[in-house]
Amino acid sequence: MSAIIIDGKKISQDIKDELKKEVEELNQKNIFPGLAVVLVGNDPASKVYVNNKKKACEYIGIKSFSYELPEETTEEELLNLIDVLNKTKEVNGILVQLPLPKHIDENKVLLSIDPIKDVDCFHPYNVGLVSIGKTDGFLPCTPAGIVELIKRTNIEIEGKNCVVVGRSNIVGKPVSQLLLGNNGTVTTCHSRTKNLSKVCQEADILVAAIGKAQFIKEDMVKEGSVLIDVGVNRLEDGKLCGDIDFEGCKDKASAITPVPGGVGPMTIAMLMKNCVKAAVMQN
Ligand SMILES: Nc1nc(=O)c2c([nH]1)NC[C@@H]1CN(c3ccc(C(=O)N[C@@H](CCC(=O)O)C(=O)O)cc3)C=[N+]21
Repeated sequence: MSAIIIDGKKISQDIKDELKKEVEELNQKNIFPGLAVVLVGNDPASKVYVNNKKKACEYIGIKSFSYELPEETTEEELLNLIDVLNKTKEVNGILVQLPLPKHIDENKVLLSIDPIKDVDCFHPYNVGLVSIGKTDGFLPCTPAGIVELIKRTNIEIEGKNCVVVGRSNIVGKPVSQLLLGNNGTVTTCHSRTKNLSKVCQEADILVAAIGKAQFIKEDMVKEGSVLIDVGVNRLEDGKLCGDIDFEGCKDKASAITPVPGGVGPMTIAMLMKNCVKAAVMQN
């Protein structure tokens, strides 16, 4: 059996087209969504992502305001900029690209973003809303993108054994919450999990967010399972590769996301969705 390759590029394009229409309608009502993207330092990967976000904004008709600050920017300077953006009416969403340079306290920065402009859904207030099951506000972008990929492929989450490998605040924890909210039976694994292979073998839906290239091998996955790959690992030859051994697993799974072209583009589409939502909420 060969798995369905879940086409994140196509599905994210569908979402962007839906949003483009919605923005045209909002424009008629004099609502013009705007996103501020703040990048500190020179991380080349971050620059690629930030550029992809700007392109998506342009396509949908969201105005993007870009702030590229030098590596030496102080925490105070960054907090001052966020304070200004919090008060700027044309800015509906604020995104501070992570990771930040080591001398800046990431938590302090994320707490300073007005929750109503927190399109990443990283502020504890919004994280809390998601965890109590309120899903009509901002949703965390990568986790929401994963759920959307599963739903638009007509795969049921309810009652399924969902295993998430990784417990980061950006992916592992919030995707566990969203799967639980969709009535999945969720196990969140991490580096201290015992018998990880065995736990993964029980998964009907496996989400790999580990950060290690091709960590999940064929012998770790169940026949007919759904495999979602959140990994973005840059190999020495410059190629992008996921946390799942795609070639090894694709004939055992019933559906699998590729890297690139899977979860990554969905993250951006869901960010755009949050921006449009932000503009609606603020008007
Ligand atoms: N505040 C903040 N919000 C984020 O959402 C955020 C962040 N910081 N820091 C870094 C991670 C990573 N991330 C990705 C977004 C798009 C792709 C993406 O478009 N990937 C393409 C390939 C892009 C390429 O070729 O490099 C794909 O998988 O097809 C990947 C990764 C967002 N992040």
